[in-house]
Amino acid sequence: MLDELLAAWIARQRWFGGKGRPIDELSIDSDVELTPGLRHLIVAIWQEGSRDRYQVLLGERDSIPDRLTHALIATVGDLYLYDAVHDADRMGWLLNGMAHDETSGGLRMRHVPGVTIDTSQRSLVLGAEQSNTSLVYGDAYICKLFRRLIPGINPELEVITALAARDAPHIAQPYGWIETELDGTDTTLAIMQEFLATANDGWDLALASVRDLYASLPEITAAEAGGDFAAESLRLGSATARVHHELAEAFPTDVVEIHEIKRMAEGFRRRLGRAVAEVPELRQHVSTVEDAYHEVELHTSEVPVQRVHGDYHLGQVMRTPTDWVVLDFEGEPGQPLAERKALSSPLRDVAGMLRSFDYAARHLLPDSANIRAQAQELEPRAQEWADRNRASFLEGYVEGGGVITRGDAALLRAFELSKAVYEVVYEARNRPTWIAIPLAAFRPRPV
Ligand SMILES: Nc1ncnc2c1ncn2[C@@H]1O[C@H](COP(=O)(O)OP(=O)(O)O)[C@@H](O)[C@H]1O
Ligand SMILES: O=P(O)(O)O[C@H]1O[C@H](CO)[C@@H](O[C@H]2O[C@H](CO)[C@@H](O)[C@H](O)[C@H]2O)[C@H](O)[C@H]1O
Repeated sequence: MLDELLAAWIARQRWFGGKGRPIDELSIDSDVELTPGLRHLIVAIWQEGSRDRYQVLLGERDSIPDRLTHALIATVGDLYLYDAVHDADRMGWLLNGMAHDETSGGLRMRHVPGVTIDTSQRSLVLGAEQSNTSLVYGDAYICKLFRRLIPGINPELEVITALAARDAPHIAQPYGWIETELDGTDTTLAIMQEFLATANDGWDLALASVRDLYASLPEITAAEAGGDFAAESLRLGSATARVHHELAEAFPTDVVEIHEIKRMAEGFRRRLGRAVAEVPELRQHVSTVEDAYHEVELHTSEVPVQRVHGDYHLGQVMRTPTDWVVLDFEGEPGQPLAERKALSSPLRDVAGMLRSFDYAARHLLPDSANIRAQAQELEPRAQEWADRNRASFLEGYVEGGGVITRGDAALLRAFELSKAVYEVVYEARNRPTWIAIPLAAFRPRPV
């Protein structure tokens, strides 16, 4: 009975990765009481023969206060069962657990050695559209609870701990984490970091700039518009290069030899094949993408590889009063852990951010009925904004010590198109009205 109610509830959650496919079966693999009124569940969801596991923090109360009715999952007998992430009283227990390195019901709550955790901070769920759930404690900490569980230490924890140990700039300090054993492997359930209370999300800042350009007179260029973003893009490029440098110092690096480059192209193709099978709109662009992948095979020098961010976009960077900070080093949600930790060319992140400038420039075109009427008129402005900020970002990247050679053009383009292929699938599953944005990446480019 609880299984069915949970399945119906999970299917509606933003963080549920299996949207668009029916849930065939849900089973509760683990259900432990952490403290009275708070249970930790690991549920397995079967869809089309494959299984994904998710964690749920289940609150139990005899009566439900108004502030929690929106989080109600089910009533079973006299008990109200609800999504406990919305309950600051219950979530305070987790903070306390991390502060005191407690273990309960197989969950190990830990803090980074040397930091002191202020347990008086009350939590709120961050409203952002996310693949996970983040709790903000006061304005001190942000604790990301991973929803879909993959056995192993989360790459984000690994990366920020290693970079913080090097005093690397451009990251948010780690404070703590929660882990358990899944399939006999230590598995990260949550990561707590410094909350950047005075910072702004890169995506929001970029959109403000695009809106400003849209609203300005037609004769005003992107460079002249009041909200020009190019100086920020330049700075972001430099910060990105520095983060890549720190990652290369903190983790092993390697090179892909020329004779192995074909395998990189094959990796791109496998992803394309899977995407076309899922999203038919991609079929008409296959030859454009294939051509770009073929160019990669003609690469004439070895390709340096290292740990990278892996899912780099404007929503993963925040502007503090003094500089850019990079968040969320966990790779693309939904990919196998080995792939998310695999060494890759830093150009992959560069390409991710270039795509994001395209997204920011275009997303207002199809999204608002009001603006859609003017879409044709605004399209050149969108292009101008994207071109200007993409160029600034690349300039900043090179100024900051990042390496992009002339011979890298084909690889960079292939990474961009591969990201666009991923995005088409992502949008088809999560935000179908946005699918035109990544599809625009396959249009012929001016020569
Ligand atoms: N350390 C932080 N300080 C302030 N806000 C943050 C911090 N980390 C994340 N955020 C906010 O949460 C949003 C989503 O965070 P992110 O780590 O990218 O989660 P997800 O992987 O679920 O997308 C970010 O876009 C940002 O607005
Ligand atoms: O931030 P997440 O780790 O959840 O990343 C996923 O969701 C992102 C959207 O929130 C998605 O990013 C795409 O949309 C962004 C605008 O919302 C845009 O800036 C990015 O360039 C675009 O890729 C990301 O791909 C996905 O993995």
